[in-house]
Amino acid sequence: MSSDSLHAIYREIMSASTSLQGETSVAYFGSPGSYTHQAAREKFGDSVLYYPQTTINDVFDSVGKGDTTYGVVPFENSTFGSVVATFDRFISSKVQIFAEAYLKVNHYLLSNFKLESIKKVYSHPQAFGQCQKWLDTHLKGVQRIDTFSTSKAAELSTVEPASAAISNSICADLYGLNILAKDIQDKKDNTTRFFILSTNSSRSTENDKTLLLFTVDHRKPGALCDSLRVFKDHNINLTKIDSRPSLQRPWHYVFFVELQGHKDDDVVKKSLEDLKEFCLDLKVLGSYQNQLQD
Ligand SMILES: O=C(O)C(=O)Cc1ccccc1
Repeated sequence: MSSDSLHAIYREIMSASTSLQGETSVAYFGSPGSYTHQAAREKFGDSVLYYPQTTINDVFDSVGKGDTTYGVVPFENSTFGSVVATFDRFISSKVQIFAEAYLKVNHYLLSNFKLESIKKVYSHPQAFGQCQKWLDTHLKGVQRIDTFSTSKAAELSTVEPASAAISNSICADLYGLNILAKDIQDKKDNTTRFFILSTNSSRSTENDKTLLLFTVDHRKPGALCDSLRVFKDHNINLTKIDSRPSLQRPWHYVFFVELQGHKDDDVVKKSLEDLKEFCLDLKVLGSYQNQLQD
């Protein structure tokens, strides 16, 4: 038996046993068939209750208000980069990251029309970003229309004349659309990282990561450098760094830093204490087991 099959059996046993202990509810971004729905199903299996949400903000709200136990949102893509709606919502939210999940994303062009007659293509901006070369080659000059999710794009293209959607094979079945082209993403190993949100983080394991955000005094030369040196001094490896406008005032940024380790590890606790000296606001967004193989 392949390791994928074993993993699927294990997931379903865990899913069924969790649901016996009480109802597990999961809010996810998009409508049924979205990539986030797929990531959620890979994590939680088929024995939990799923609640589709139109926006990423709605997923955060659902978890924050306690309407659902977990929420699933896209965080970043290996080809097109950060999902800014998720980053921005972390700035104001109190929810925690409980786990991460990676999903290989293969995009399909779906339509009930011939390729030559397509006048508009629907999809999520992330999907457009991941298929730019293919679209510029095969559908040059054709209008690209953003939708809330790729599954919403598939649904829309069933009713809009001369339209197509960038979506996936599950949505082709779900919405009765033909597959005009397979694997149209620019990078074959195109992968999206998702976060599973909850009101608390996971317990420490041997292999965790922690995401935090902080601001620094921009008027002070070397303020960001001083902040990051804390991790070097504690021999803590960083796995991601990004920034977003703080919205406090123009040209002022919030920095996102992901590090190897758990927020309850002594060395991480000590480094966060030291970091406070060099930054203005500091928020730990959660610790979760590293799901990357290498
Ligand atoms: O629109 C979707 O299906 C999503 O879940 C967001 C997304 C879009 C494209 C790639 C990965 C995730």
